[in-house]
Amino acid sequence: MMAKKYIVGLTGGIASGKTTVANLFAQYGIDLVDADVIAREVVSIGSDGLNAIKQHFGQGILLADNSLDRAALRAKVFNNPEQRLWLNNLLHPMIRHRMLDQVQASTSAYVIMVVPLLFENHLDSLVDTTLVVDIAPELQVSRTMQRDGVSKEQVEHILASQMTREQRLALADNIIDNQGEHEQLRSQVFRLHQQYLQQATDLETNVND
Ligand SMILES: CC(C)(COP(=O)(O)OP(=O)(O)OC[C@H]1O[C@@H](n2cnc3c(N)ncnc32)[C@H](O)[C@@H]1O)[C@@H](O)C(=O)NCCC(=O)NCCS
Ligand SMILES: Nc1ncnc2c1ncn2[C@@H]1O[C@H](COP(=O)(O)OP(=O)(O)OP(=O)(O)O)[C@@H](O)[C@H]1O
Repeated sequence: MMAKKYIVGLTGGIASGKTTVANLFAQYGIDLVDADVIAREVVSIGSDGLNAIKQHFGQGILLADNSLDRAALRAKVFNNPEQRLWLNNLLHPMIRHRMLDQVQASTSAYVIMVVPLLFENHLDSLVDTTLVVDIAPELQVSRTMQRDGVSKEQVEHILASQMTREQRLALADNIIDNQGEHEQLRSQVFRLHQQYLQQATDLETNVND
């Protein structure tokens, strides 16, 4: 029988610091399964996902090299709930399938699934525990504008398409506060890493009983 993997679901709103936190866990040798990375793979040039998007939105959704024009798709889906639902229905089953494959292939003591929409898409049913990276909405706006060079209005549309901070915190098993300096993350991550190692061991012990 396949050993049961202990899975941590890492989530947080846009620009909360999921990638930054995940990379700190990776420094302890923990494997990451990242939904944003997989979301890019399923729409790579020539993929079934990209073909379906072209059928739906037309050739204009592609760049000259036939890759996805992400900015164009972003403009179409983030202020139109119907189009976003269409895109989610297409991509989310593909993303979920690949994530589970990667979890099974992992060999580290536990695995971290990094999923922006962990709760919104009910992927929390796949994980053993949830970890939320938390910052205030005003910080989400300023960090996203700085990183992506997008307008305040566009970031606010994306925020509105995600769960609120309060809803997310209410569902969290653990919370990392990322409103301070980068350096303050390290000790929080170290403590959680010890906790997860213990929980993974407990799971193994129970399975073998
Ligand atoms: C619309 C797309 C092409 C825009 O691409 P872009 O490079 O501008 O953004 P990127 O993919 O880096 O996403 C940035 C952030 O936006 C948020 N976001 C992305 N997709 C969604 C969505 N469907 N609903 C709500 N928020 C989303 C997440 O916080 C994500 O981390 C892209 O976001 C996409 O393909 N989205 C659908 C796939 C998906 O749901 N991805 C989230 C992983 S579960
Ligand atoms: N403590 C911090 N102080 C200042 N800037 C930070 C801090 N943590 C992260 N950042 C910056 O904020 C931005 C968002 O961080 P990161 O990319 O890790 O977030 P994310 O949650 O993975 O984002 P997304 O949801 O868009 O994928 C990055 O430019 C990052 O360098």
